[in-house]
Amino acid sequence: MAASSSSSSSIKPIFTTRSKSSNSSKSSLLSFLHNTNPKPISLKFSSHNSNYTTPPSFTIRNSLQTALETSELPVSKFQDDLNLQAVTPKPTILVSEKLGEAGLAILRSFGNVECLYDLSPEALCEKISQCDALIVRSGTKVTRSVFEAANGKLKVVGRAGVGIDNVDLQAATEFGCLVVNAPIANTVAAAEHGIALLASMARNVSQADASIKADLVKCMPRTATDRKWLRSKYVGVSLVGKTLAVMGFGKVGSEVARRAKGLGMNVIAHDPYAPADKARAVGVELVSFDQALATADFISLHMPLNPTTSKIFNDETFAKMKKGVRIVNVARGGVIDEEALVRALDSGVVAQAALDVFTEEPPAKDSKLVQHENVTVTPHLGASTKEAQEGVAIEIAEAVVGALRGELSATAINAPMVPSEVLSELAPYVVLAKKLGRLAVQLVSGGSGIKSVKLIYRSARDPDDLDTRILRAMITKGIIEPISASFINLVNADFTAKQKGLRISEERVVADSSPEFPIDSIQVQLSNVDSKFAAAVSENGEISIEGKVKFGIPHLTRVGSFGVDASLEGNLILCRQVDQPGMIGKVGNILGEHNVNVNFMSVGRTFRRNHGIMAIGVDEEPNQDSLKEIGKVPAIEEFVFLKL
Ligand SMILES: NC(=O)C1=CN([C@@H]2O[C@H](COP(=O)(O)OP(=O)(O)OC[C@H]3O[C@@H](n4cnc5c(N)ncnc54)[C@H](O)[C@@H]3O)[C@@H](O)[C@H]2O)C=CC1
Ligand SMILES: O=C(O)C(=O)COP(=O)(O)O
Repeated sequence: MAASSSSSSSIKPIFTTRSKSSNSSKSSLLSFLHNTNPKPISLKFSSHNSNYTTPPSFTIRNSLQTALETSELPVSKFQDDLNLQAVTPKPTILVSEKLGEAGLAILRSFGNVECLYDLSPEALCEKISQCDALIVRSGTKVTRSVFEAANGKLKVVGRAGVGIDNVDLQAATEFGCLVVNAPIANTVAAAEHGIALLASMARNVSQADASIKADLVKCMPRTATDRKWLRSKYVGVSLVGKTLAVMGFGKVGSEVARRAKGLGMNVIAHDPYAPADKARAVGVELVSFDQALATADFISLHMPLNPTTSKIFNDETFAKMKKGVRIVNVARGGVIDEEALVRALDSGVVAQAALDVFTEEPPAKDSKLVQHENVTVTPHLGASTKEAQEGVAIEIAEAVVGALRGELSATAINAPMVPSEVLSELAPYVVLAKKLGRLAVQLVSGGSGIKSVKLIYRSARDPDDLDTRILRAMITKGIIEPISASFINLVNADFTAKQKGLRISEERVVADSSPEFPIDSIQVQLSNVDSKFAAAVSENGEISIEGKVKFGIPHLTRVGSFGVDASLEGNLILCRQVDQPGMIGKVGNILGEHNVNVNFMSVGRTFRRNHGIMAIGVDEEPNQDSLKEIGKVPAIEEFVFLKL
């Protein structure tokens, strides 16, 4: 057995989507859960040390409880355990901007839908504390104040479109609120609008149209021969044979590229993250940023707005462009320094611009950019086709309903996207992970602050084939929730751990077991803490416990240096005793006398007649008297009662 490892020294960012995500996995994700009208019940936990109640928003379905008590843990039954969201019988969904009817119908079949357009920021904050979900387009700013005002009620924000720059993702994550978007359905609409702007800009369509109409009004009483018919003023430029630089070769950018090739343009693209073979397949050469600027006759912008791309087109970068370049922007206004663009237009460096998006929408009435005669503008119409709006509405409605059911969304922005097949396979390990976390924290003696947690996964799988993000989140949940009021879910697990100064590292150890099972064992180690059960401390001085899944049931298989085999169900008593005959009977009798049913016992020992530990599974919580009596048995050196 080789002990190789790939280790991440600290918490990894969770803002990732997996390339394995696919529509098929999405549709199966959406289809596998149909727990209609689940009746929520509250779970209460208490330990001998402290009483803790789950935060008010945490509810769990009856069906899950049953599932957790059975050996079979189908994915649909353990969704709540992932705790993406609490489920309420009939969630309230606020739609703050116009959404297609087909999407509204899906939402109405699931919850109470309120369509309140044009809410002021204050009115939105006032309303939001009554809403489980909020659906927006680009016009609603979902700020930190909105999440604060939600007071924990808001579970999901659905962005009916692609760009999520109007949602404060950091705040959403901190508040454990899932953000999902609809990244597919408006791609073609945006690409078509880009092409429409490209062609109309090159041929001065909007300027010529406006001049004729203005003249018609002005010249009403005059003769036809007096009227302006500015054929020479609006001579345009041809597209064929010209070089178009597509900046951002994602979904929209690649569709624009395809269409521009059809118009006979020479298309190049700049995108630091686009795979070269994807570009090659469309017949597009990927070039550097500067090369794109220096070569292009036309530049079309299709990157997201983020701190890296904000005002990426500025005085300095305009200066690198070919004189007389023409720019189209259907991405986001903020990627351009608009004042610099006015200067570039005035100096003739930029001959024309066609803009669908602006830093401020709608732009100020006195905007020099909008008033510029060489600028064509549209009011953020990229996604506004009937087809796209219906598609986006359905896409976002399905994502939001799925999230409210507790599913892992295929379009989650601030949570790991885990394909359904991976989820299904990891189901029992998710339960194991949470129980190990919960168990480990109960072994810490009061006052020791946990700072460092190490998770060791033994697996015969290649590290790339093992997605441990859910497991890490669930162990974190198990550790943090019992000792704080925090509600932990997949969205905020890493963030909350960081906030609490908890350093979580992961290690994978190659096991020589069968790769048929994703994981052989999970070990949780807490370092630099004192334990209330000294036997749980390994030779290395850490609290260390290990668990495995056996026949679908999570088992505790090691405590400190002692091997045990206890199924992690109900409650557990761990005793360290001098290894001698009769111990099982003595403890069993005490529990029996107090009407506590023992469902299993497992004994582990260092070596014969030395020290041993007993793991005793009990259905009921023993009262203080019975625990005291156990403590008085002379051979028992220490014991601890643990709630799983
Ligand atoms: N005007 C409108 O109504 C619409 C606007 N959009 C906007 O269009 C943009 C693109 O949307 P999609 O293609 O769907 O997104 P996408 O995520 O599929 O593509 C964006 C591409 O930009 C690339 N990128 C990131 N940083 C870059 C950088 N610094 N330089 C160059 N490329 C960079 C990414 O690698 C990615 O390939 C977004 O800003 C979106 O909000 C999308 C739909 C409608
Ligand atoms: O999807 C996007 O990124 C868009 O910009 C579309 O915005 P809208 O939904 O039309 O306000």
